[in-house]
Amino acid sequence: MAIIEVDGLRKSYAGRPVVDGISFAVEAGEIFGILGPNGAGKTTTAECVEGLREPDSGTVRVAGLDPAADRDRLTRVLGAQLQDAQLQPKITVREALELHAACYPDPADWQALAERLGLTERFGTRFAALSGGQQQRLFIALALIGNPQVVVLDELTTGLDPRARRDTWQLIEEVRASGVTVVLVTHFTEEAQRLCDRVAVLDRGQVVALDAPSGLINRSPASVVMSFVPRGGLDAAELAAMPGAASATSQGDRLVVNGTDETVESVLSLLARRGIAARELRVTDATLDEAFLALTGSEH
Ligand SMILES: Nc1ncnc2c1ncn2[C@@H]1O[C@H](COP(=O)(O)OP(=O)(O)OP(=O)(O)O)[C@@H](O)[C@H]1O
Repeated sequence: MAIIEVDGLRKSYAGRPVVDGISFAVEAGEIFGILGPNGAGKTTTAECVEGLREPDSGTVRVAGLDPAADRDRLTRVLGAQLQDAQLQPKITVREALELHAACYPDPADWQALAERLGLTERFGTRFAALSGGQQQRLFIALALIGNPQVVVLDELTTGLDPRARRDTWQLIEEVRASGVTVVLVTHFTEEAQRLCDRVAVLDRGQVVALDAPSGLINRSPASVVMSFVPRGGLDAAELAAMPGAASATSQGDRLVVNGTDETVESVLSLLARRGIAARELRVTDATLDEAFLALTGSEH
């Protein structure tokens, strides 16, 4: 059952369309990713779902509610952590939790929530003195404090070190395991691949692909990555011209070609025909990163 339905969403700023006819549906209980390069329209889309922006056209429904018209009822269904969110620097963790809990008619038990998110030892700590990872945990707690069915997390792990990012990923999985649907707005392909059941890839205000991460990788023009150090004359341009090759680069002595199984076979027979030995040969499945670059044609 879809808990969020977005249909033909459009939004322009000063006549410039930044969300240009987006449609998708989020199933209850899934972790749904909105992935795209900077400026793709991810946050604007999320803000229309959160009722913070009114669409120019198209419809948005969250648990049957129109977010723009029904903000009061929406806050009981949807919790949000906003991109670049900030709190008063001097507010303590306890004060922030108590204050936000008081805003809801039927809030979660904030002490239990804090316990679950590992914040109990930080009750007396002021917001400004928390580490980046602790601040993000507090924002997750605040997004969950109204007992929502859906939580929208926008660029939650930007700026976190690798360990704090992994801890946050685990928390997101726990949130989903507790029955909350998660919408994750991100430009990190690794995050989307690791966490999301399905991902809508946005580029220039449009959904360019929507599938499970493995589906996006499999149907991308670059599902396999082959790399090796050739002993002899061979360059990236030749590899880029191989059947099925999506791209090829040289990285120092190493040649890297993204393509398909057919590309790998063709490169191996080329090496054999020319009698070129290949050292440190590696063939791996592409990651969502390669699929993302192929889908959006953009670096990020
Ligand atoms: N209030 C606004 N007024 C004018 N332009 C805006 C406004 N908000 C966003 N934009 C522009 O709209 C485009 C899409 O922005 P949006 O924040 O939705 O994209 P995004 O995919 O979330 O990007 P990022 O990853 O950089 O946050 C950008 O070019 C941005 O500069």
